[in-house]
Amino acid sequence: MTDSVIAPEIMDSPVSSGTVRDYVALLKPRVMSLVVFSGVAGMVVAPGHLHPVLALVAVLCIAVASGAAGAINMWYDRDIDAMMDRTAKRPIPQGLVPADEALAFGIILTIASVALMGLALNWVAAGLLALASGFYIFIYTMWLKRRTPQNIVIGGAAGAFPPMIGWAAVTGDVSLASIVLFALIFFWTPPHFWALAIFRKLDYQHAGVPMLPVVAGERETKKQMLIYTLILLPLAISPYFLGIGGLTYLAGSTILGLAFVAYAVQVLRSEDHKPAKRMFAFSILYLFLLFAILIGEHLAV
Ligand code: HEM
Ligand SMILES: CC(C)=CCC/C(C)=C/CC/C(C)=C/COP(=O)(O)OP(=O)(O)O
Repeated sequence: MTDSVIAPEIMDSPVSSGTVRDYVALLKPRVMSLVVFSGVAGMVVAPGHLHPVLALVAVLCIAVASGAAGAINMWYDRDIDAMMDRTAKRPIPQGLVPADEALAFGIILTIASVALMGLALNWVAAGLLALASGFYIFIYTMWLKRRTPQNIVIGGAAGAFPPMIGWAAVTGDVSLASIVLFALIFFWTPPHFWALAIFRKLDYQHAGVPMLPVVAGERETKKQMLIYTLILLPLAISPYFLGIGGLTYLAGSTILGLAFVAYAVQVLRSEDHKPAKRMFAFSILYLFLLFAILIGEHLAV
């Protein structure tokens, strides 16, 4: 899609109300699914027990807050989303949802989910949920994304909160184990995102977003990705030593971690973008499987 197709007056004026499908798209549902899964992992491994209805409410709050932050991100980024092939078909650049409606939708859902978490669960979990939203919206989207190639390293903390939020929903506190789960996603995010940024480099270049492959080049990005996967390897194994993962987790996290490092080596060695595409897909599978093993072990006991 070219820039000329998107009429600026459509992007900003409330000419139409979108369909349910358009509003669902504003919530970035596929990203939300893994955010929710990691939140569930935090809830399942935390010591203690929640009434199933309260557990469901906590999951709902994480899902809605994550989606709402996505909607506000799409409101703020509507100009650059319109310029990139990957994001040009989103509801705001397409004129399907007026920008101010998307903003209102995001704000209302954010307030509702944080308030519900506080009232139904506890205010530590609600505070962390608000912090995650604030990090994604203000620190990542509004401050860092367009200014520095370290945007996703620092801003990536937003996406690392969900297991900590899930843990806090159960226990009402923050502990070493929940900090380790936070750190795990924090160090996973750069290889996850830079793999995509390598094969979407032209998009970012076109939109003027200073992602690492655009600013420092692909070679430097690939080196950094390898460094992060090497840090992630022992970090992902450490839940075993903290007693929240069992022997299956020890074996699984080691194999998955070595595979992630092998993907990073392949990406570093290659000149074309295919290995980066494969690594991006694997990054999602990696995190999903890691948390699936943790959850599985706890439910099996
Ligand atoms: C600052 C941190 C992060 C950045 C910059 C980032 C960036 C991205 C981007 C640009 C995409 C492509 C989305 C699309 O094509 O619509 C993506 C996909 C995805 N991300 Fe992330 N991500 C981050 C953190 C996370 C976190 C924390 C999770 C979950 C725990 C996550 C889960 C996913 C999933 C599941 C997809 C695949 C969506 C699909 O199938 O289209 N991401 N990410
Ligand atoms: C409240 C809560 C639990 C928050 C979770 C926050 C969250 C969903 C973090 C993930 C960050 C993410 C998907 C960034 C996408 O980058 P981008 O926005 O630059 O991607 P885009 O180009 O696809 O819009």
